[in-house]
Amino acid sequence: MEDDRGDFEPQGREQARLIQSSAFVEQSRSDSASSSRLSVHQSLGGGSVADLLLWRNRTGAAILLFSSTGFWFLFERAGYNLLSFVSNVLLLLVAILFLWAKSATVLNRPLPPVPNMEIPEEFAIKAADDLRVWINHVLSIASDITIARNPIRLLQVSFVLWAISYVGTLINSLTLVYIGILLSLSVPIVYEKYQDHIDEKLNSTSTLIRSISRKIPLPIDKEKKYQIWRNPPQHIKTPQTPPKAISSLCCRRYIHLYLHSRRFPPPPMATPLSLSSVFSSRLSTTTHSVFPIRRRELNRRRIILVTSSAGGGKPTILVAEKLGQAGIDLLRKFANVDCSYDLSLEELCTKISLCDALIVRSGTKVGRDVFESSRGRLKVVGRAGVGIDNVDLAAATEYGKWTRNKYVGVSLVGKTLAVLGFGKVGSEVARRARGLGMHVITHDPYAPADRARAIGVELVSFEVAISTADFISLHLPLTAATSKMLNDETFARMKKGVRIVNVARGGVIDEEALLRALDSGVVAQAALDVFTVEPPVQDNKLVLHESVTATPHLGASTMEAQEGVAIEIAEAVVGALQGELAATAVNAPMVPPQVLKELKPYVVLAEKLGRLAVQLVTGGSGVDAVKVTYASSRSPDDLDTRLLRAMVIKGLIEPISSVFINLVNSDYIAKQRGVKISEERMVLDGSPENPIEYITVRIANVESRFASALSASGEIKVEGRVKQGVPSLTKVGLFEVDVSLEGSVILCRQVDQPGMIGRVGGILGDENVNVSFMSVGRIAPGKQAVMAIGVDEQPSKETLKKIGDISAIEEFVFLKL
Ligand SMILES: NC(=O)c1ccc[n+]([C@@H]2O[C@H](COP(=O)([O-])OP(=O)(O)OC[C@H]3O[C@@H](n4cnc5c(N)ncnc54)[C@H](O)[C@@H]3O)[C@@H](O)[C@H]2O)c1
Ligand SMILES: O=C(O)[C@H](O)COP(=O)(O)O
Repeated sequence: MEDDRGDFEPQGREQARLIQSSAFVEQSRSDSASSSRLSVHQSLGGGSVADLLLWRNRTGAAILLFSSTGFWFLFERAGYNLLSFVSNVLLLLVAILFLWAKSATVLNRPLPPVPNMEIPEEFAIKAADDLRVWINHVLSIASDITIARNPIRLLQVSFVLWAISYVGTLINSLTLVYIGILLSLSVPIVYEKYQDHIDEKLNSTSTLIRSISRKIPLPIDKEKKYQIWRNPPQHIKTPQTPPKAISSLCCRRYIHLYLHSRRFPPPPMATPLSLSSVFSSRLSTTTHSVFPIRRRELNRRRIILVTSSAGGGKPTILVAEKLGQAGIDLLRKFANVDCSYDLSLEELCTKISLCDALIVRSGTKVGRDVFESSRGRLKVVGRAGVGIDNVDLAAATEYGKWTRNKYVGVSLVGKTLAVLGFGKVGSEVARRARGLGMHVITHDPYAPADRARAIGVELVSFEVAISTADFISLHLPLTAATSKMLNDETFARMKKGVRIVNVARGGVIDEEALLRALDSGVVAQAALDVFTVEPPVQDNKLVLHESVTATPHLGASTMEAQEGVAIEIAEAVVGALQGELAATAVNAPMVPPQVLKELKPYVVLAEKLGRLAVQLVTGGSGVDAVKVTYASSRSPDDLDTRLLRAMVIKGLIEPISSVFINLVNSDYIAKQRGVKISEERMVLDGSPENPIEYITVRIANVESRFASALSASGEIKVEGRVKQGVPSLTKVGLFEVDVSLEGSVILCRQVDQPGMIGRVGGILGDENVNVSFMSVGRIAPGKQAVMAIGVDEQPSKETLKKIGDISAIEEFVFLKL
């Protein structure tokens, strides 16, 4: 499903936007970070030209390469000149058409069609617009060079022109163009590959040049320009007349920057030097020229500034009357552009509350009602034309008042914050609030008091939490118990002027009751990231409320959080597919990561014991009753054995079926197969350092392939422990053994006598089977003993037979782990 929250913009008042800004600040920071390291593709404009130059449009690039090579070869090497080539092509065309027409008449076929070229009007307008923007751009550069009396620019241009003219004397112009095309098709792609390296070198060179140039004193008026460019005044409502000493060029930048300082990244000067930033700064000069940059253009396009507050994110611009496509394209580079023409006043008033800027011509009346309806969001009204009689300037100025006193906040220091729900988010909020000097209390019936104490937070009852708090922050799940937890009755018990933050789930608050509490002043302000219905309906009263700051479910929407969950879920899914234990599975025993880490070797032990036990059952005996005993010095409440039980079941069932057992399905599969699993806890004395001392698996009502595995009561019995982190088999039936549960195991019962280990080891060694472990457990010296041999590889049938043929061996079994 698509995430459409981007379409929901909080219907902001100034304050709402400012409070939201923490998320947006992060965004813009990361934007500016990434803008300092533009991709080559972006820096080349990101469009079809960039595709061509970087060979992403391979066909186009190949056509350009071949056709330019062809042209160059034809006119430069083969000695053709353009005039004769064009004439010859036309001659050929005329001859073909003539012959075609003649033969058509003779054969009584239709004459060749006369082509009729059609250019769509929109295309022509767009082309003309584009051309106009480019020509204006060139004119603006020309004015920079000539009229603006910028001697450095003049020198640069003169030098470049001289260099070109000098190169022209050395090389034919066509060859020069051809070399230019070849360079354009090769340099960007090389730069894309080695961008970091080249940028690094460029940076160090530019730093060096700058440090040298800093030592050269600038004339006084230039220093002024420089300052203004860098440190524009922050809160000016209308572009002021710049000081006389500042040239018209500077005036242009002044206004330009003033507009940009609100929303757009700082000028390219502030970013580290890279070829891509150089490219992009060139492009942005072009795109920004839509704003009233030139002094003479100030007459043609009017900007009315409504407010002077800064905001974050991509602005939304409503274009209410038809505007040239080039202008729209330029706007789209910075903003979401809504072109809605012929709006009724009512429609305009509805739309305007979602827009940061409005562009009109003379056909739209922008009166007081429009400004009123914008609820403070509208920042700029642009009038594409001269007359501004359709805009209520008085209202614009009034609504643009910098109404700071309306948004006076309250200090957090010393205030009481009640965190409802002390889980992952709640505990972090509490920790941070402590750092801000707040007194933090929390209510969570399931949270351990020591965890709260550890961060200086007091665990209190719900009643105490809501009645003493100056701020209440909600961080609990929406359940039957928490649904509408804050309601008329609970609001009535709160301190007057309490502030509520809800980033949990909308349903935790009775929204109607909150509205009443806001209106009555019981709740001074609310910050809501979540709503009962998301996205909220257009006229949601809470969203529109003066005292509500609304955000569109952005609690987890930081780059870092998104990357974090993406990696976490990817790892969990891959792990689950690989059969690993999932700490976050919702339909399986939830085992916190630290518990999982501690239990890990016991989990392996449990599975291996299950595997061993089931392989000791004689074929044909159905397994129906399995008893698992956990011996531990820990209190029964401190040991969750669901995970271990699941692993015993996995060990019991997987070797004898094709079913894949996991935490989710283990109990179900066991039940389905008629295997009854019973668990027993044996509480030992001693230190509870290890979660478990040993695990015993018993299978009742079966016969065994290895009679020595039967206990006194006739059940197959295997027992194991974790020794230095390694799961080991420590008992089989009545015999004590000691073999690590890795690879495979051969169990032999023999008459206890000298030389047995050597004989069995010799047979295995002859067949190159590596023995990893051997242990002998006996009842009494000279009587029977069980030898457990750990082997890395599976011995052949012959080898096993040779072992069985040893006269002292009474029975043996090979078990795969
Ligand atoms: N707005 C967002 O984008 C966003 C982001 C993350 C989480 N959330 C939401 O925030 C909430 C908390 O998330 P979390 O990750 O901290 O969850 P969590 O499971 O770690 O914590 C929830 C806590 O609420 C406690 N709790 C349960 N019932 C309670 C009750 N009746 N009274 C008091 N406490 C109770 C639980 O014991 C637990 O400690 C969830 O609803 C989650 O969906 C929203
Ligand atoms: O429950 C959550 O994780 C939060 O509400 C965030 O949801 P999101 O991933 O849709 O932003």
